[in-house]
Amino acid sequence: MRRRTPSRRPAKVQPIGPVQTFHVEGLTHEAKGVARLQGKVTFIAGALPSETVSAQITKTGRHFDEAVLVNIIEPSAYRIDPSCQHFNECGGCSFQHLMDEQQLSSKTDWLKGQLRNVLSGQDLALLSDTSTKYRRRARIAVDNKKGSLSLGFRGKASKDIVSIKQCVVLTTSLQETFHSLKLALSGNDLASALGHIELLEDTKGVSVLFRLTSTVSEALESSWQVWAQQEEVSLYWQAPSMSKADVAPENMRYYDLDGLRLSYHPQDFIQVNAAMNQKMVAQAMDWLNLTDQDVVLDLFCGVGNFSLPLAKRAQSVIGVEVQETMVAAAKENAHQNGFDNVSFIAADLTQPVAHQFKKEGVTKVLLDPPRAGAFEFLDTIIKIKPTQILYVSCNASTLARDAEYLIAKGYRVLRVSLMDMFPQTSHVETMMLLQKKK
Ligand SMILES: C[S@@+](CC[C@H](N)C(=O)[O-])C[C@H]1O[C@@H](n2cnc3c(N)ncnc32)[C@H](O)[C@@H]1O
Ligand code: SF4
Repeated sequence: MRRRTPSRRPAKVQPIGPVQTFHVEGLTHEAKGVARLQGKVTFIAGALPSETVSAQITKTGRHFDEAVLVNIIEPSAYRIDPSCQHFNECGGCSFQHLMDEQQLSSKTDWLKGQLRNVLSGQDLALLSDTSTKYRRRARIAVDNKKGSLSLGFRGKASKDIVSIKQCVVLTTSLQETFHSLKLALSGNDLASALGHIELLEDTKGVSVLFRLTSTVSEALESSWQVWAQQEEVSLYWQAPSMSKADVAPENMRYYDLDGLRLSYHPQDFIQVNAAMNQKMVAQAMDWLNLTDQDVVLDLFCGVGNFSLPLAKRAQSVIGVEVQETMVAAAKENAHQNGFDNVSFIAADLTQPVAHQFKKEGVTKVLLDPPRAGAFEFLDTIIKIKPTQILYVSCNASTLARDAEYLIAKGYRVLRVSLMDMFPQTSHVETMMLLQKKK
């Protein structure tokens, strides 16, 4: 087992008071060790349960203090060396010092706590995959202000950009592209015109999008096309005046899923973890157990990530999505994959939607909202009276709120699953199946 005794002192946090010894009892969702000093709770970033550490208070509050870890006196049996050399500074990951299994049990405990008011003894099924090399999309920050180029991510302790040599959660191909980009941008005129860079990997290959803050010459663009050819990546340019629709609409991306091919624009939402997306969609199909009698409403449907697998199994599917360009992509995806039993509607689900879903005979609803949840649309769902609601959530607190409401209106929780879409980070995704009470 790899162990270490690090000295973690994030920059720009000023300790106050002496170095003191703490015994760590718990772990927060954001990977802060929980200790008590004379009864008062102290959160120590980077400390793990059962550890004895020395730390220095950085912030005092009425109910709790915050402290910075100085030294680990007695390490946890579950502490490991982070696989990323930037872990102490980079804000991208928070759990790399904890074994994978304990990351999952810590997330499970946290999720159970978040859902305590809606669970009644159900076990949390666990969906997970590899804990590194899983990110197929990343936004790379560019800092060229001080004359030297930094490519990386925002820091843990400040908003400054941490210069990254290698990011181990990116897919292998994206790590290679990032490495090559770093070398090619060093001393290159393009560096001073860059706002940020978007890396993407899908079934079509790797792509790089340069978001510009100022225009660049045609000669410079051409030289980068040569680099792109050598690296076998597709290049997209977004000049300051260009909207998303202007970014190479003729050069859509695509990914394969469930025997289907889904096209999307390089700036459209797609699930970041491809392997987990496959598992998540498969689990959703399994849980919904569709027949050719089912009519399914897929809310917040994007480019049809769930809608088309649903259309394979159900009588018909209606997808709803706010972004018109994604609705257009979803329609094209249905057409290209030969479905005539799926339709898509562009609508903002936080506002009253004129469409009469009830008339369509919807039997089941799948919803996959952004972090804010779907509270505004719940009454419409309830009026439709689906027998089952499958809720995919990236925010357990809005899920808990929405599920509580659905339970109060006659549904019960059948199954829940923690989906570890973003290992090494504190993010937790959840799938919940609710059933209408008889
Ligand atoms: C978490 S993504 C899920 C997309 C899709 N289900 C998937 O798996 O790829 C949420 C989607 O909801 C859409 N969205 C966000 N706010 C919305 C709103 N108010 N009304 C309808 N769709 C919205 C976003 O554009 C995005 O495509
Ligand atoms: S996001 Fe990447 S660079 Fe940052 S800590 Fe995680 S693996 Fe390292």
